[in-house]
Amino acid sequence: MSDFLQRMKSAAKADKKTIVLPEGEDPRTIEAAKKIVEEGLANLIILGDPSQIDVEGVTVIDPKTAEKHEAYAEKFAELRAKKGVTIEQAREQMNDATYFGTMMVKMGDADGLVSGACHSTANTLRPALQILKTAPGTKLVSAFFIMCTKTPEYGAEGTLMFADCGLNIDPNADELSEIAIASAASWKAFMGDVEPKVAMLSFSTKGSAKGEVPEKVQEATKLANEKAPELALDGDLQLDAALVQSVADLKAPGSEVAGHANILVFPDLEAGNIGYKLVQRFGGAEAYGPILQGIAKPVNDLSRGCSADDIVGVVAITAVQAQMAE
Ligand SMILES: CC(C)(COP(=O)(O)OP(=O)(O)OC[C@H]1O[C@@H](n2cnc3c(N)ncnc32)[C@H](O)[C@@H]1OP(=O)(O)O)[C@@H](O)C(=O)NCCC(=O)NCCS
Ligand SMILES: CC(=O)OP(=O)(O)O
Repeated sequence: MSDFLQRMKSAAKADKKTIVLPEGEDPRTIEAAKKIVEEGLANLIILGDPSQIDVEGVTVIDPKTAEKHEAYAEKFAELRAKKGVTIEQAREQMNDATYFGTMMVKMGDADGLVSGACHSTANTLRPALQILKTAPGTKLVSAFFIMCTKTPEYGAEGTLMFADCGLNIDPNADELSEIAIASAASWKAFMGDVEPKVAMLSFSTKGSAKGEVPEKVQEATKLANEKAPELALDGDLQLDAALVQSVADLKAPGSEVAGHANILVFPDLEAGNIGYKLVQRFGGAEAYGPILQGIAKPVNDLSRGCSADDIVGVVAITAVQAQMAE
């Protein structure tokens, strides 16, 4: 287990939060729940059919018959009234475990939610975006992975943040700059003393190749540098220039980020999602996420390819986010 995950688990244990897992029908979720209870990482609420869920030490709720079904439906209808949602539609929506679980977080009946082992990212995150909305002062929610790699020469002893690998499909330059700045703030929150160094990735280093993507990344770099001049952030950089000093010396001499990056900002979701899966599958990295940043309360996604241990990790991270939100 990586040092990062050990740290998250110790922090989660020290002040236990209540996390809702809406996917009670998923065997990996049940396996993860047993480990979480055993390790004392969180108080768990599992949504699903109580006759089918056998985990000691957790609360099981069936959204369809839940005591709070009507109260949540009323609140949801109120929140979405401007979108034309009726009380009948809201009641139907509360039969969906992801919507019900997100309402639990909204109403303070849970501190955070983790889902996505058997639901797509869109279906996992849409309720959070609709119900919880962005955190104060934030205009864009985005998603990162914490990658605990087997290459200690990169990032913080092998730990890096990759963004956006989950949510924003084709961010424009301004959105990309927001993703970069939010990622640096998340890095500081999770990694403490290690200074964030943000690489704005492309297939070009400092204009070495032409095209819409490098131009977008260059513009995003300029905007991010204007918005957060104190931040070590550089682009456009190719992956090798971002990570490897000898390549950085050749391609981006004088850059304070090149050769030392610990946050990789991808130009779009295609690159980000493929990139994190390459590092996870070929490199054997632990991949925790997609973790949301900029959302009002902690809700995090999983890949449908996740393991039970990945779910345990994301629950520990979510619990730590809930502590930070206090
Ligand atoms: C998540 C996603 C479904 C949201 O888009 P959508 O379903 O089309 O929903 P909408 O665009 O109608 O957005 C729903 C709400 O979320 C808000 N929203 C959407 N994206 C947002 C973002 N990045 N930040 C903040 N708010 C956002 C919208 O403003 C809207 O709010 P409203 O309903 O109160 O007006 C979409 O961004 C998506 O599909 N992303 C890719 C996910 C994916 O497939 N990832 C690959 C695997 S990880
Ligand atoms: C994060 C991600 O890629 O999710 P999924 O594998 O479920 O599409």
